[in-house]
Amino acid sequence: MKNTSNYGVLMINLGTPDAPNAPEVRRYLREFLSDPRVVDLNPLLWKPILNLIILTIRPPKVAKIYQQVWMDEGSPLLVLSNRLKDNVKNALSHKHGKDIPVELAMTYGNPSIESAADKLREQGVQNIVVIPMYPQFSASTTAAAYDRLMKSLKKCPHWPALQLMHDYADHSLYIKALANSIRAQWDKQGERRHLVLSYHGIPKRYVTNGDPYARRCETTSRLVAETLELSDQEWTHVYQSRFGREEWLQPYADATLRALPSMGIKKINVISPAFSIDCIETLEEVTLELGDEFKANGGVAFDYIPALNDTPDHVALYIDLIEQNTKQWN
Ligand SMILES: C=CC1=C(C)c2cc3[nH]c(cc4nc(cc5[nH]c(cc1n2)c(C)c5CCC(=O)O)C(CCC(=O)O)=C4C)c(C)c3C=C
Ligand SMILES: [Fe+2]
Ligand SMILES: [Fe+2]
Repeated sequence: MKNTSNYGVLMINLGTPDAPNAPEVRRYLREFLSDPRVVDLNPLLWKPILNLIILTIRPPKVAKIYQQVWMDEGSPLLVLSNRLKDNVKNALSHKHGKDIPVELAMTYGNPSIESAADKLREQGVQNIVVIPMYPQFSASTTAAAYDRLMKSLKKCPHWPALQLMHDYADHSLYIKALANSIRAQWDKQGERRHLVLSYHGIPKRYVTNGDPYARRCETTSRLVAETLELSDQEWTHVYQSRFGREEWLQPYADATLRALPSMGIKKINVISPAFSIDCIETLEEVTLELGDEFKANGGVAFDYIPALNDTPDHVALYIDLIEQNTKQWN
């Protein structure tokens, strides 16, 4: 197929270490946790804590966790993001009968936003639709990706036209895709179970200061529950991945899962809708850590429902997001 497309697609995810060892994890965490969108503390206070404590203690511990989930081709976040990108590119190009450039970038680490933007430029792309792979907008993720994109274009003499997608927390195809994967899990296990929707947390202060993330997560949970016709007693909304000492969004996933069995809820399914792609936070923290805590406190059945990853429903959603955001270039 020849490239006659008048636009290209840039999909952006968070980023992940290049290898599951302490030096690479340290390099990744240094870049990620130095971004003021992620940790907004005064640098005079934060930099010594980051350099002397966090980047000393955390990398060897976290590297071991990456080793547990690492795939033959690399980090799950990168491998599975690439598979989704390839499927989106194939489906989009097939639909339009021409090659449509689609590139994947990571806000932190590789492939960098700069290198992906260069690749699009090399393919003659003048118009770029940018799709951050975060269903629920947060300044700590989506805006951070856009900061990096703007920085990468600083030296660019001929700016492309940009269409910046905001989020898709309430998109009908997203809700349908989540509902379908929950139903598929229920069919597989032969029973419906209490559904825990567990989102990556952020400091509560960010939301108090105006970040819409919590509201967007609540919207997703409500729409999934409505689609599956769940009563209020049949689902629970929680936040995981707490980092540091200050208060993060509540209810916390770990405390909630410890308490559920004593409330008579001993069999659960957990889905993590804020993660478009499975990664260390879902494959280890949810599946292993939270699963163990639930069972240690009287839970008898715990099954994680995978992220949408490279499934056909997810591809259909991304195609729709791209189509909605490129109407002006068709
Ligand atoms: C320190 C503050 C953090 C904020 C705020 C935060 C927001 C946030 N993150 C994601 C998605 C992912 N986070 C991942 C890993 C991860 N996140 C933090 C910290 C914050 N995240 C850390 C320190 C780490 C690294 C692991 C660790 O040391 O515990 C990942 C997975 C990356 C991977 O390689 O697998 C994702 C994805 C969202 C959606 C979000 C806010 C909405
Ligand atoms: Fe995170
Ligand atoms: Fe974590």
